Amino acid sequence: MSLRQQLRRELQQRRAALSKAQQQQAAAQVCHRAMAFIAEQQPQPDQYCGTYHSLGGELDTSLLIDALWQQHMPTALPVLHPLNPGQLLFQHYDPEVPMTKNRYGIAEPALHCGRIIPLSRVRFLFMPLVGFDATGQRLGMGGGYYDRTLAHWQRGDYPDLIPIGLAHDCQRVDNIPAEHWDIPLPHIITPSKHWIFC
Ligand SMILES: Nc1nc2c(c(=O)[nH]1)N(C=O)[C@@H](CNc1ccc(C(=O)N[C@@H](CCC(=O)O)C(=O)O)cc1)CN2
Ligand SMILES: Nc1ncnc2c1ncn2[C@@H]1O[C@H](COP(=O)(O)OP(=O)(O)OP(=O)(O)O)[C@@H](O)[C@H]1O
Repeated sequence: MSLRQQLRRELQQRRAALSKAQQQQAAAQVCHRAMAFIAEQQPQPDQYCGTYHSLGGELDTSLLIDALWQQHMPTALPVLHPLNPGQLLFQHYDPEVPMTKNRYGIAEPALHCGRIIPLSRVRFLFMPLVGFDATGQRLGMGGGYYDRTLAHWQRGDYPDLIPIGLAHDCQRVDNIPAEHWDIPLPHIITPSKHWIFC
């Protein structure tokens, strides 16, 4: 097993050991910090917030999604690209949108071309992570999906986009062995802190 895979396992176990009450408290604190950051940035009313549907011990985004909807912030979720393996599409998400499960068992909006939201319309992109380090380097589930999305952002294709990792405090480690494709996140929000790396 590679060092990254070993670290992924260890951090997933750490996250899974959190109690339901700890998970709920963490989700509420992160939601509060994230909404405060959004308000501070003063997005345009038509700018989207990309988020994710939590899986396993990932920082639960259901409170955040409710808060975004309450604030009438247009919201999008990732959809695995049906033609380009490893790429994500982002699709409009509201309570009426028909949902399906992707190959990993994660709920995603059923593919609908008219509801695809280009990243140029997304202001905040909240992303899950398994681990992060002192420089904002991120370790994900190992599919490279968000790495590819971040590569477009780093090239400057989406100047308004702010990528933000969401995590539990126990997901922080001193150093993630980075690969050449890894792109550090400019923001990571945990229950105890908003980390800024830019
Ligand atoms: N909630 C959530 N949604 C997300 C992601 C995520 O990490 N979390 N993704 C972020 O990219 C994308 C899906 N990526 C995923 C990549 C791998 C696995 C997975 O289950 N992997 C296997 C190990 C595979 C292997 O060994 O190579 C596993 O963990 O058991 C799941 C999702 C898009 N949506
Ligand atoms: N920009 C990219 N272009 C093409 N392939 C990439 C890119 N970024 C990562 N990959 C590929 O994706 C695979 C998985 O990468 P990695 O282990 O870093 O995923 P991850 O960051 O843990 O997962 P995710 O981003 O989906 O949460 C690697 O084999 C890598 O070659």
